[in-house]
Amino acid sequence: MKVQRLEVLPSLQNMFQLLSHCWSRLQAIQEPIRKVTLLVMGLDNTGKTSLITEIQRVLSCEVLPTTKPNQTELRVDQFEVSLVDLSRGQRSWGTWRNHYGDAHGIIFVLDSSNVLRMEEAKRTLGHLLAHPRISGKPLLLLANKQDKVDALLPCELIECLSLEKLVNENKSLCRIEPSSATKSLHKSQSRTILQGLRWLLHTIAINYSVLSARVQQDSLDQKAPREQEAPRRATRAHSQTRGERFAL
Ligand SMILES: Nc1nc2c(ncn2[C@@H]2O[C@H](COP(=O)(O)OP(=O)(O)OP(=O)(O)O)[C@@H](O)[C@H]2O)c(=O)[nH]1
Ligand SMILES: [Mg+2]
Repeated sequence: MKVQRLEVLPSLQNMFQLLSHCWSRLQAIQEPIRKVTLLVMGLDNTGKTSLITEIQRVLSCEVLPTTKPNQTELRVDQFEVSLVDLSRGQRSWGTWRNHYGDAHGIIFVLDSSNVLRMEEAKRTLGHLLAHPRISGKPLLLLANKQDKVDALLPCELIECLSLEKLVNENKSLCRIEPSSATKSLHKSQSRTILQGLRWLLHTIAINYSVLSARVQQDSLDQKAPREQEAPRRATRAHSQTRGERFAL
């Protein structure tokens, strides 16, 4: 009897494992592909573009073709992700603001070694999170340049930026991950970047239908003033021409 039970149990176990494996594969196939737009922001020179390149390198087989400049399309798990690289070099809040409505979430990149600009980063992050088209959307902070000797640790950055207060005020879910966008570094550095990215995507997924409806509405609202501006600009141009004609 005992021998028989010993033979039956492993085969039952195998069958159970096989069934649960099939079930999770089936679930993954059935899950819809979700389109997600993430804005990659931060002060200039913090490593935004380098981090996007690093993500592309690590997920090389998952990069999708794109025609838009400053935009990278990736397939991560069941998500089609657009990473929009918003360079602070453009030095224009207007340019940034034109993208807020499209975002499901934010990746904010910090240069952890630049203590002198931490106050500026705090102010920028504060303005960003308080914006009506951003407030409440999930935020991933990448504490970049951790390879530098003078880099602040994530726990020190939380203090410096008064992060807890900031995210609570704006009801944004937040996670901070250490990162380094230097290719020569150990694999564990890219692991934390991908870990953070996956957290952000799964946080978005939990609330996907609500967030998507908001993105749809915000994107429309964002375009509306520009469309209203167009006839006004045309009238201005027209009256200017008339003015010029009168002056002649
Ligand atoms: N040591 C170190 N250097 C980094 C790291 N990430 C980026 N850099 C360097 O920092 C500089 C700026 O990096 P970028 O990726 O161009 O920064 P950015 O935020 O895209 O800059 P803008 O587009 O001008 O806003 C480059 O010289 C990078 O090589 C990092 O993790 N560690
Ligand atoms: Mg850049």
